[in-house]
Amino acid sequence: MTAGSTVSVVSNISGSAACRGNVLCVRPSPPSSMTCGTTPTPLKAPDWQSLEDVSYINHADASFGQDYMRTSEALMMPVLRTLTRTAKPILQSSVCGCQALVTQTRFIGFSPRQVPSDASFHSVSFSETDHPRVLITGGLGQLGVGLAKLLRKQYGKNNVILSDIRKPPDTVFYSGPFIYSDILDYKNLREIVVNNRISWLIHYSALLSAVGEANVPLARAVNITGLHNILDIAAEHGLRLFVPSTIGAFGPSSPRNPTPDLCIQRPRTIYGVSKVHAELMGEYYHYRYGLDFRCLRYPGIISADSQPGGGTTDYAVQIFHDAIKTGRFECNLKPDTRLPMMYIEDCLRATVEVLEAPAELLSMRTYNINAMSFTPEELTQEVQKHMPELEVVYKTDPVRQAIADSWPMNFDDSNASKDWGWKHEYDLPELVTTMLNHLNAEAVAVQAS
Ligand SMILES: NC(=O)c1ccc[n+]([C@@H]2O[C@H](COP(=O)([O-])OP(=O)(O)OC[C@H]3O[C@@H](n4cnc5c(N)ncnc54)[C@H](O)[C@@H]3O)[C@@H](O)[C@H]2O)c1
Ligand SMILES: C[C@@H](O)[C@H](N)C(=O)O
Repeated sequence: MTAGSTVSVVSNISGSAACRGNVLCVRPSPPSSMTCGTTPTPLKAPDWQSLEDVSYINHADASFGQDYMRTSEALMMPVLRTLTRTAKPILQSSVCGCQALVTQTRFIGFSPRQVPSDASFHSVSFSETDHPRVLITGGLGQLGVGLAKLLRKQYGKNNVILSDIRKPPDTVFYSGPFIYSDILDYKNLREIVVNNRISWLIHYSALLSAVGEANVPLARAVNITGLHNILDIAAEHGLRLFVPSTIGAFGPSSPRNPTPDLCIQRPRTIYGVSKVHAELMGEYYHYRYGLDFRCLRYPGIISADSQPGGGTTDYAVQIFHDAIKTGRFECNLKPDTRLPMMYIEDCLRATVEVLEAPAELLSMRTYNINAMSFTPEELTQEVQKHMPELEVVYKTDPVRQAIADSWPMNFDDSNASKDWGWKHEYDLPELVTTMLNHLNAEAVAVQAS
């Protein structure tokens, strides 16, 4: 791939009307109101006289924007004081059953700031429903469709909803529930979660490293504002929330060989900065509000039947396609650029494993996972064992090269192994054989049809 082809990938994404609309129209949705968990706790005054009295708190519209929390706090205090006075005699009266009041309070919203530090938001867990009800955001990218397939096998087709802002191909549309969802549209997201009784939210929407650098405002909106919407909705509805992070969450001052879970994180891309932000916000919501936040830092993911979305590690997918189609590959990274990589099957299995892991096994909420680590030269040599005629030329893209040079070379995933038994299955030789078999079979099928 050349620098020119980088631009064309970028212009595909940034040129989408929907995406441009997002940037121009971004109006941060109100941080959600949060319910008090699904188990009613014994009532303490103050309490509410009637739902109508406070309905504006839950139905605050977009005009609240960033100021919503400040505004709602200011609005709530006099209301709280008035209602305390009104509620006291009601609470003391034997005529009014406490149960009715308990039921009402479960609809009352609090902003995250108004929740006491010992508040507990528990997820609607396995034991409470037959299966989790899963929503995947950004599901039409490289990873979402494969994850939906795996989860549907486990929990039933209709319990896993894929969503995205793009139009799904027929194969995806007819393989299970698909819904339009823009993560920047807070109300629409909340509606989807409520109407479909979602209990697990897998948040895949993002702009990856290279496209992020080409459109920083859009990356900031999708990766940071979008994440805020997701966090608030997950906390409000007691969801289990999975957000992937990346090797890109580290930077040039991090130890690079190997990179441990806990070390300096000073990434130099908007993608990396937004992912460190996601890790920290998710963990903060976990410790502060009890949100069941789970996060894995993925290496570069390699897949045969889905295309990468504009990252620095994309070369390791493209080489297989070009090897089969033309026997020639132009690599946009230098031959000795070492990066951690993983076959998609391992990545998706790790995701399901950490989602299913009992909370008591998780000593941390953000884990590195690893499989292999190679350079373009080593990958080429492994492919050439099967296709000796493959020709590779190097035409470095300076943006991607600078990013790759700041990322880990090897990833230390010993905590994931120790805590929840993570172990990868695919090393470089198995990866190459599997990719080539898959793509060759596909090429034969296309020729036959
Ligand atoms: N693929 C990898 O190598 C890799 C590695 C590390 C981490 N990750 C992370 O895994 C997740 C999934 O990665 P991927 O490779 O499938 O990404 P991708 O770029 O292929 O797909 C992202 C999807 O997000 C969607 N999206 C963009 N803006 C949106 C919006 N406003 N609302 C809803 N959806 C929107 C896009 O349409 C796209 O389908 C991302 O968070 C990524 O950071 C991926
Ligand atoms: C590594 C990962 O986050 C993504 N594939 C990227 O290169 O941006």
